[in-house]
Amino acid sequence: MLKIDNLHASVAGKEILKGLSLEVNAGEVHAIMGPNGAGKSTLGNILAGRDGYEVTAGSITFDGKDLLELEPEERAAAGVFLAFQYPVEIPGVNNTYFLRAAFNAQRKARGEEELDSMQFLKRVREKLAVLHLKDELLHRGVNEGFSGGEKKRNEIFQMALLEPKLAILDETDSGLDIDALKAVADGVNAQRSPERAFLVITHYQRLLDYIKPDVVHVLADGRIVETGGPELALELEAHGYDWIRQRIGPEAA
Ligand SMILES: Nc1ncnc2c1ncn2[C@@H]1O[C@H](COP(=O)(O)OP(=O)(O)OP(=O)(O)O)[C@@H](O)[C@H]1O
Repeated sequence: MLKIDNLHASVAGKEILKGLSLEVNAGEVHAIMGPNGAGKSTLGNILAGRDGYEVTAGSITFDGKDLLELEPEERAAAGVFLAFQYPVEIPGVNNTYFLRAAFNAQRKARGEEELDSMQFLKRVREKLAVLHLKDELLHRGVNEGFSGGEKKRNEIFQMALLEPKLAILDETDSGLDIDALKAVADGVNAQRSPERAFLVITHYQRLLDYIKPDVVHVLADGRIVETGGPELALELEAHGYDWIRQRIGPEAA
């Protein structure tokens, strides 16, 4: 589904990704771990098409298409979703209205019929139940005055509504209390399917107790330096990144 080959990318003239390669098949959950500043968010942002990143070499193929050729909204319509590390507030824009506009824009781009407010509300109710999101949050401005955990749940709620093919979660677990962590994990697990893939960026093995990854990667200094199964996350938790540096050489991590 997703093939990233030798990706090099810069932000503000500084090279951040330095030959990153990664392949994700439909139905798989891949966790990406790595030290601060390694380029994890940069990777997520580049996949979603966020401004300010310059790809200087390499390629990204998604569902057979050249992803880098697509505008951010075309990527979204093709099924790419990014849950932000720091969800933005859009004061004055009603959350439900925003979600329906995003949902229908994607349907329209795919040549599907748009849902009216009643049909959309029915869908909202189904998804709300899974995430245990308070009804009241639907009627406020997008993320306006939401607590950190409510913002993260709202991101997963958006994901559940949009039903992307590739969902990228950028530290969705940071700042969550244990109930919110479980609710977010339930939301993700409910979405797992043979047609859908997840890239889960996290610092904590704890999340991976609830969302069981098929593959764990370590991203360090702009490249994937180690790939393994769920046991790799446990080893990182036990030994830290120095352990990886010793294994792969100090210049690489
Ligand atoms: N707009 C920017 N201008 C300058 N440098 C930037 C910009 N955005 C990102 N960077 C730099 O790129 C590097 C990688 O950042 P990125 O956010 O991708 O790391 P990360 O692996 O997600 O880190 P963390 O675990 O701390 O979230 C960092 O050194 C960061 O300071």
